[in-house]
Amino acid sequence: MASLFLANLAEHLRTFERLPALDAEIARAGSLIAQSLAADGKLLSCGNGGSAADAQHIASELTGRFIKERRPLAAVSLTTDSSALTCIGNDYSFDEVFARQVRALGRQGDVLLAISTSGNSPNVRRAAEEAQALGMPVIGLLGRDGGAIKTLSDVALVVPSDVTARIQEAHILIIHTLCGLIEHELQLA
Ligand SMILES: O=C(CO)[C@@H](O)[C@H](O)[C@H](O)[C@H](O)COP(=O)(O)O
Ligand SMILES: [Zn+2]
Repeated sequence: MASLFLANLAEHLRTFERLPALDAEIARAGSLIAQSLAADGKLLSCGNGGSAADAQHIASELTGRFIKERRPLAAVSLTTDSSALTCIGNDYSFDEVFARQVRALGRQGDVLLAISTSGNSPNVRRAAEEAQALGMPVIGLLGRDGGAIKTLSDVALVVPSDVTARIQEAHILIIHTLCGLIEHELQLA
């Protein structure tokens, strides 16, 4: 049997070879977040499963640190409060777990990072709808054809792959790039 690792690596490299096409949109997303943070806005992030981990990852890079020594930056992942998630999921619906937190915490000028490899998770889509209603720009970190969330995104970063794991691997590269762009743009050394 051929090595699973070598097969995954080949698929990963094929996906990553196509990422240069996203360069300009990644730069736009980085500027959008940096401008919001510079104006006392904040980043809200959300996603399911591996993308929940990614939503937490970017929030921690900003509140904690990425590369530079600088002031903490305002970022909240909507995936971490188990009491809020279970209350909203139980009393309303799982589709509302992020949207209701966006309504509670989001303000005009904040940015929502909506992460979904299919682009179609209903709870992430609902969060994007609420953000739009509040006048918050939406950055969609997506995969496949971008799904319904693509049409709700001010900047849609759609990784050209149909494989969830490969899309997630590209998402992490994009998240680290966004952190670098934000630190550079804010010049908070
Ligand atoms: O990490 C993985 C698969 O690699 C899973 O946990 C995956 O994130 C979950 O199935 C998610 O529910 C998929 O949601 P989405 O990316 O389509 O929005
Ligand atoms: Zn995963």
